[in-house]
Amino acid sequence: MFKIEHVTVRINEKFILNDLSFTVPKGQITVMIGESGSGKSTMLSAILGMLPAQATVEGSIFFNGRNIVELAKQDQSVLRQRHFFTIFQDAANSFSPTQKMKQQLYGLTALRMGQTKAVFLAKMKHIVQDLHLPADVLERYPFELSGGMLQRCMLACALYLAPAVLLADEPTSSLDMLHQQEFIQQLKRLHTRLETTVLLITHDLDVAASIADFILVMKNGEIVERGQVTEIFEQPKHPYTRQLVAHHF
Ligand SMILES: Nc1ncnc2c1ncn2[C@@H]1O[C@H](COP(=O)(O)OP(=O)(O)OP(=O)(O)O)[C@@H](O)[C@H]1O
Repeated sequence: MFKIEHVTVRINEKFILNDLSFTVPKGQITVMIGESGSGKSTMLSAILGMLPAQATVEGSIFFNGRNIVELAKQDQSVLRQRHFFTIFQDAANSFSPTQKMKQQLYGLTALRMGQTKAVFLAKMKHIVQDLHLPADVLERYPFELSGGMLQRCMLACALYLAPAVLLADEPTSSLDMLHQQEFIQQLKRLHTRLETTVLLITHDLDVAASIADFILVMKNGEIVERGQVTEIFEQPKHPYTRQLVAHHF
């Protein structure tokens, strides 16, 4: 589904990603782990076309056989809107404080699909119920919801859109342990139900261990190790992975 080939990103002549190649297989959950500053978010930004203007990108990012990097900006954004959905670290920043959730979730989902508000409300009511969100969530403003509820609102959008690809950048790091586990369970359910391909970034090894099919270990802009969960946690090969895993247990 996703094939990253020899991607190098430089910002102000500094190497941020150095010759990265990996595959995100269709329908699987691939998790990228690594310390802060290792380049995980930069990789996601490269996929999303959200790198800062001064960044230079080399290499290819194939999605369903098309190299996104070579497409015109307009075609890139159409492709991303149609097939990708992204959940960022702090959902509070993803929503406007001045609009009710129903307007915002409508804008993120049904409006993109050219659907009416009536269609949106009928479908979204079931989804918010399924995610155990408050019955009146659509009538509330973001400040009336907890961080965990706001992240579940992002999951509600993903359930509505059923994207081919779900990208998530530290989606649990602003949540307490209880809400973290709840979010991961909901994400797993979404993945099983929609068979969505997931690329998730986290520095939390518990999160990685509980959800990943495949793990990529990043350090200093490079992938130093990759493997199944059991390989990474039970037989880490690279000294950095060994260090990460040792600190985890
Ligand atoms: N706009 C920018 N200008 C200059 N340097 C940047 C910019 N964005 C990121 N970097 C640098 O790129 C490197 C990788 O950052 P990135 O945010 O991708 O790492 P990360 O692994 O996602 O870390 P974190 O978990 O803290 O978000 C860091 O050294 C960071 O300082």
